[in-house]
Amino acid sequence: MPVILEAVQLTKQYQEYTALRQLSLSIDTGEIFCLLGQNGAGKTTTINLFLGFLEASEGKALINGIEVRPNSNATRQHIAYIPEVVQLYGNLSGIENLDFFSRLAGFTYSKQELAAFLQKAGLQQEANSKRLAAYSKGMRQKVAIAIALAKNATVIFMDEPTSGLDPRATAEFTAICKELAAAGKTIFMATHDIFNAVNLGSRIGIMKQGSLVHTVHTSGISATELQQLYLETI
Ligand SMILES: Nc1ncnc2c1ncn2[C@@H]1O[C@H](COP(=O)(O)OP(=O)(O)OP(=O)(O)O)[C@@H](O)[C@H]1O
Repeated sequence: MPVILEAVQLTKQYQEYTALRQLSLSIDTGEIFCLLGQNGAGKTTTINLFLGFLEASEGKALINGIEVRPNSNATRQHIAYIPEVVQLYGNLSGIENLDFFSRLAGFTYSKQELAAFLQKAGLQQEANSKRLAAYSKGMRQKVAIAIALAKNATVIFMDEPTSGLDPRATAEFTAICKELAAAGKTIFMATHDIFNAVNLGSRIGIMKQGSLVHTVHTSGISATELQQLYLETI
């Protein structure tokens, strides 16, 4: 599979403090890459550099071969971002939010098409027309996934997507991510959930104090072994 995400000696410095140090990493299309590490290890910084929210101090981030900065507008067309707390309009329904954010990204869909995106993202149909303010975290995430689908994003970045989800919502989320990857989407997520990372990810990176210390394929490792490696690393 072709490389879709690449970091080349990517570094983020805040005065004397190095939040991300010389990250070099390639991620193939269709991978689910999970980044683990303690609070402050540099996971969100990495995501923000790919999103173009931050400017690298050294090195570069590339999406589909295009350097993120100074081409953030071009690279943003390929990506979607699901933050830990999905910010949508509470007074609008799920389908209205989807319609609004799709149009903002330049896509206009019929009501049936919008409903199909929500269904693909796993939202129960009866929830489509309820106000967002009444949605659970898992339901909001599904709307965000539907927005990513409607934008036809090829890469979806997620920050701690399973924190605060109950086991059923986590299992639903995992199943949807696997379906997305099988359909050729690439997922890059920061997480503290070791078990889910093994269950969901194709590869896992472990960060410590701004450095990527390990990358492992999940096919060769159990959750217990990964936990052991994580505890030895951090
Ligand atoms: N604007 C800033 N100025 C100075 N330091 C910053 C700034 N933004 C982030 N940092 C520092 O960079 C480091 C990396 O932060 P980052 O948010 O990437 O960590 P993280 O691995 O995502 O942590 P968490 O698991 O808590 O989300 C932290 O020590 C943080 O305090």
